[in-house]
Amino acid sequence: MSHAFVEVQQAAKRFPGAKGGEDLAVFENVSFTLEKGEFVCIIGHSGCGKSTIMNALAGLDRFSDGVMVMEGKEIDGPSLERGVVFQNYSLLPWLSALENVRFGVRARWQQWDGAKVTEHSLRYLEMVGLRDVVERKPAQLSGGMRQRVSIARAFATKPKLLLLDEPFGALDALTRGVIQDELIKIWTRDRQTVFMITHDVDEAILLADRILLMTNGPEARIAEAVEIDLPRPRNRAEIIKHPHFYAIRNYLVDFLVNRSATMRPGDLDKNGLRYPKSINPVDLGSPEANPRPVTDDSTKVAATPNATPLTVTPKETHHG
Ligand SMILES: Nc1ncnc2c1ncn2[C@@H]1O[C@H](COP(=O)(O)OP(=O)(O)OP(=O)(O)O)[C@@H](O)[C@H]1O
Repeated sequence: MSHAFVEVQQAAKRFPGAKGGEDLAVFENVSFTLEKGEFVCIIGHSGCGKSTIMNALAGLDRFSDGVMVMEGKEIDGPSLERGVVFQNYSLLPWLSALENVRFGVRARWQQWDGAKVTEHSLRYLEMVGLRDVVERKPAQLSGGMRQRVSIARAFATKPKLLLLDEPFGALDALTRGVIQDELIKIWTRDRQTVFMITHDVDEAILLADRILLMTNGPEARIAEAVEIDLPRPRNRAEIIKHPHFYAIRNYLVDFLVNRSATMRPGDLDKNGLRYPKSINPVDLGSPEANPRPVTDDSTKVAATPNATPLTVTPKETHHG
């Protein structure tokens, strides 16, 4: 074992086949590491097993094979050291925004008195721009506001590892942009280790230090780890002007559109690949480094400064 903050080694997940049929091998031989303080995104087509990996890291599910370690200790159940934000907010509907955050904070620091819990919770609600609506219940908040409460709650409890499962998937582009900015702000301040699933390539480039690329299932793998060398702090308007931006973006789109479906487990095993190859697309030269927008029917890429973010259209691409 290395001394990475989190290490997943040769993980596999199989589900029993329907009506006694063959088992479904969702992924095999998945290995990766997360360094302390790193922001890592994982992208891949629908069904390759991203949420399954995240649920295992959260301690809510187990791999069929493989080892999962955080700070040298095996992950074998949920823990306050690992916080999760799901796409569907998962707030307690009978509690106000403030009470929802307080609930997490109180569980984390049981020795704190009520005033300290409230003060700490309000600070995080303020960071996500919700100071004026803290008494509202989830039903009285918009989808974007509810997701901000979830993010405030997750960050306020300062877990060592924050797991974000498509946290902005249900939000409109404008709200998504605002909350991404808030997420960057909090992460820049607290520097927690973050592992995030997204279908949005632009979002991954904006947020991540590294992006893990998964091939399509079944028997999906993490094929590569792409280093995002854009300087921080980042903001959406500025990063697209960076000379590396389109090289990285085109490289990711090319993977999702072409290579994710054609890379087979054998190709990766043949190269003796245990951990994903680390790639800096800028070092690769053409064609990926050519700063031309990539266009493809299935991804609706429109790489202009005013373009809506590129979202990978979820598609089941199974090999029979
Ligand atoms: N409890 C289960 N029983 C059987 N199959 C399951 C179960 N949970 C997940 N699967 C299957 O495992 C595969 C991976 O699911 P998972 O949700 O991890 O994929 P994903 O990459 O997160 O997809 P998406 O991007 O659409 O959220 C899918 O084919 C799914 O149908």
